[in-house]
Amino acid sequence: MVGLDAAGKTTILYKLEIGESIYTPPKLAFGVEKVEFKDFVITMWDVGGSQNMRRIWRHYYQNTQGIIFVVDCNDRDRIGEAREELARMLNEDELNDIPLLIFANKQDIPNAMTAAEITDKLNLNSICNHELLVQPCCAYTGDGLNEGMDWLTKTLTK
Ligand SMILES: Nc1nc2c(ncn2[C@@H]2O[C@H](COP(=O)(O)OP(=O)(O)OP(=O)(O)O)[C@@H](O)[C@H]2O)c(=O)[nH]1
Ligand SMILES: [Mg+2]
Repeated sequence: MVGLDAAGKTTILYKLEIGESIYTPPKLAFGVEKVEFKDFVITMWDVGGSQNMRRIWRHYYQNTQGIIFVVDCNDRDRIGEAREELARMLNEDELNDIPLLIFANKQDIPNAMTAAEITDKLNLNSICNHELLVQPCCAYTGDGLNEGMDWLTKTLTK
C-alpha cells in the first residue's frame, strides 16, 4: 500500500485491522500488519509516502501480489504529484499485470474529487497492463474499504 504522505494509508490499515480509526503518527517509515479479510490473511505493507520514503517503495515490489494506491481526494494541489509517483511505480517491470486498487480516500470532505475525476487526473484510462478499480472511500467511517478489498481479493483469486 503506497501513496503520497497524508493520503490516509495508515488510517486505512488500522481501520481494516481493528475496525476503528485511531490516531496515526505521520511519516512512519513503514508498518506491516496481517489483515484478515473474509477467507484471506493479507500481509499488508504500509510504506510511508514522504519524498524520502518514495525512493524505497521499490524495495517492496518483489513478491507483491496486489497494489493499493491511496489518494487524498481533498488535495487538488498534489494530484499531479500523485499521478507522477503512480506512473513511476507502474513503470517497474516487477509490477506488470498486478491488480491495482486505488482508494479515492477522504470522501467525507465536501468537494472531494470523485472517482471519475481521479480517473481523469491520474490518467488511469491509459493503463492497460493492470486490472484496476477506483474505489471511493472514507478511512474514518470505513465506507468503501470492504468493497475495495472484496474486489482485490476476488481479482487475485481469479
Ligand atoms: N477527513 C478525513 N481525513 C482522513 C481520512 N483518512 C485519513 N485522514 C487524515 O489524514 C491524515 C493523514 O493520514 P495517515 O493515515 O497518517 O496518512 P499516510 O498516508 O499514512 O501518510 P504517511 O505515513 O505520511 O505516508 C491524518 O490526519 C488522518 O487522520 C479520511 O477518510 N477523511
Ligand atoms: Mg502512514
